[in-house]
Amino acid sequence: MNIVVGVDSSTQSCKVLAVNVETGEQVATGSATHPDGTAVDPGIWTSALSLAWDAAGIAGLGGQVIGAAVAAQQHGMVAVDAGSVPVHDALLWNDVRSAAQAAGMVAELGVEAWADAVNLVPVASFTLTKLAWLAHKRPDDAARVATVGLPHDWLNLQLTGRWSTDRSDASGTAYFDPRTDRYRTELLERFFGSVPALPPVLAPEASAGRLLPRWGASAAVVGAGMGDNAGAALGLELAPGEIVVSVGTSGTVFGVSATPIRDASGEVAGFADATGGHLPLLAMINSARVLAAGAAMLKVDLAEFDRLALAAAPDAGGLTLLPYLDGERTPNLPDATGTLVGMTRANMVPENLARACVLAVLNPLADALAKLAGLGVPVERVLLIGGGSKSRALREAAAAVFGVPVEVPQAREYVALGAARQAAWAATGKLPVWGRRIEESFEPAGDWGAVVRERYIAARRAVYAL
Ligand SMILES: Nc1ncnc2c1ncn2[C@@H]1O[C@H](COP(=O)(O)OP(=O)(O)O)[C@@H](O)[C@H]1O
Ligand SMILES: O=C(CO)[C@@H](O)[C@H](O)COP(=O)(O)O
Repeated sequence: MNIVVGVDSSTQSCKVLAVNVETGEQVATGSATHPDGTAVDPGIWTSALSLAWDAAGIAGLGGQVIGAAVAAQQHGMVAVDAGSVPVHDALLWNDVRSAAQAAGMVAELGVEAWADAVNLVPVASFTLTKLAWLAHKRPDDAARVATVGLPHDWLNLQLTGRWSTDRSDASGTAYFDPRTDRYRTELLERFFGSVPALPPVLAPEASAGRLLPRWGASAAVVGAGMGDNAGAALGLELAPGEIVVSVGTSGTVFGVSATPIRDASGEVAGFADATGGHLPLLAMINSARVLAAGAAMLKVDLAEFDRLALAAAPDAGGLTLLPYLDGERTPNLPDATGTLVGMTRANMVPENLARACVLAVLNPLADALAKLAGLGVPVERVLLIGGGSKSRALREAAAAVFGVPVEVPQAREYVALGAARQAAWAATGKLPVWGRRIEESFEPAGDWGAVVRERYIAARRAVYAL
């Protein structure tokens, strides 16, 4: 049997998935956790990949492994010195310390110029703002930077001995234009103060090299890799009209598009996908972890939390949570905190609080769907994925809050599966078609979803004047 290996190095964990190239069926899997926090030593990702690789027994699969590829959390700033040693912990996509730099960059050039240059408008998540923070706050570290890459580029280096990236991940840096597939090095010069070496941007089907002997899988071909959201799109074999809503550490809403989608409001980032097309995307910092935080507050596990949310009134008895617990990116409120409104003596029960958390995850995702539709991206149905989609309360409420049909694909690690699919492409020259199975489908029903949307929009406007 020929086997390919896909890796998902995400914010909270690293997952390794080996599949049969012919069928896409799972052969082996392993995972390892990443530490909490928004700044991480990239060496930790290498160690977690090693643990997950061993847990899946990849080395034992020997010569059957013909390819591997990495999809990883986007945007993280991996800045290394001439010896490839990080000069600073990698600042992750959800680290908002560079919010002032992002605002300054937008004020300096203006939103239209940014959209023209890189098809997005800087917020604290994007790599260039983090480099600007480093130059401003840690000039000695910045002066030692020889190469800048992203989390997946770093893992490509560990797997092959060479830096490389792809256009999906490069498009999240704010110094790469996905319409011309060129780095905009003048933006690095202007906002970082110099132009470090940058990983070559490989075509979607290209090889990044071969696995180094330490990975013990017979020098298999390594694919270009990609950002994790492009990985999910590839794993789901996403078609136009289908929109992914991923409720993971981040909440993301995206579709594939043959042409770039431009949004000078900055909410939609005009990323590239992993097939040569585009991936307009909105991302939230607060998503599945809002449920975990709610469960911790109520001192219950996730299963009991779900039971509570299912036992509440559909509209949480009027409770509305603005879920900006870790600051927020969409809307761009880096310093925001959460707000609970609509409390009465009657509705303050654990069931309604749990339900309010579920609705608080769904409401910003519904805003994002409306924004995509407003830009002309067809929104025919939603594919709901990510750890948070395991919540029955959430999946049953999603269609009513979104106002569009929702399908929940069979539970799989779609980011890692997308990476495996790309690995097969690099190893065989052909992008396999494995298909996908839908586990459950939901239609929008009832009118409570519209009420919940109105209350959320009113609360957001009242608290943040948006
Ligand atoms: N049954 C569940 N109910 C609610 N949240 C869940 C459930 N199972 C997992 N999660 C949450 O899903 C998140 C992980 O989702 P995942 O998609 O794997 O993350 P990532 O985006 O980092 O890859 C965690 O925050 C976890 O608490
Ligand atoms: O910042 C974004 C997308 O722009 C996030 O989606 C990150 O890519 C992190 O992903 P997860 O850890 O949630 O998978």
